[in-house]
Amino acid sequence: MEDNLDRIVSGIYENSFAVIDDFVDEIFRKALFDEQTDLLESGKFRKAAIGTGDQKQVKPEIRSDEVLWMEPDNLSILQSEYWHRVDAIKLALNRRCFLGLQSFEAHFARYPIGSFYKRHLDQFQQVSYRAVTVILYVNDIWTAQDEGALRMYLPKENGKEDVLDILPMPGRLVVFLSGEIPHEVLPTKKERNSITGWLRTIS
Ligand SMILES: O=C(O)CCC(=O)C(=O)O
Ligand SMILES: [Fe+2]
Repeated sequence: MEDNLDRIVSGIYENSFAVIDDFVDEIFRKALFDEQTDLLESGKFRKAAIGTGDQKQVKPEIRSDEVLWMEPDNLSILQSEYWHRVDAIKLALNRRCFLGLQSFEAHFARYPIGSFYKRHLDQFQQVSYRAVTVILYVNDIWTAQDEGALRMYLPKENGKEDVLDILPMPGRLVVFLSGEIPHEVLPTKKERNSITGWLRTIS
C-alpha cells in the first residue's frame, strides 16, 4: 500500500495521472463486483446524468452508462473498506501535493455492451470542487478485443495532446487531476464495471 501511495503521488506530481495495477486483490475486487451485481439486479441503478442540480440531464448521446451513488452515511462494509483506502490516497496527496482534498464522493458504474462516455472533463463550473478522479475497475478479466478503454488526452507543452488508452483491467486503479485531463470511455464490447469517485475540495 505504501508503495502504491508513493506511485500515485509521484504520478500525479509528474504527469497529472497514475495507473496502479492490482490496487485491490482478487478477493476484494470480486466482492465489490458481486455487490454491484446484486444492487443492479435489485433495480437500484439509474441511467447516468450529466450536470448537477437544475442542469442535470440524461443525454444518451453523450454517456450511456448506469450508475448507483454510494451514500457516505450508509456504506456497506465493503464500500467503507474501499473509502478507507481512498482516504489513504487523500492523505498522501494532501501531504505531498498540497491539494487541499477534504471529502470523497463515488458511484458504481455499469457500461452495458455498446455503451460509452464521450470526451469530457470531470471538473466544470458546477463541480469545480472535484479535484482528483479515482476509478477502480471491478469487472472480470478484460482483453484488448473487449475494447471499452478509458482514453485520456494528455496535454503537451506545444499545445498538442498525447492519447493514452487504458483498458479496464480487473483491480486496476486510475487516478488523475479532474480539471486537467479530458477523457472518454470508448464503446465497450463487454459489460464494464467500475467504481468512479472524486476527491473534493469541499467537505
Ligand atoms: O470508467 C471510466 O473509465 C471513466 C468514467 C468517467 O469518465 C466518468 O464517470 O466521469
Ligand atoms: Fe469522467
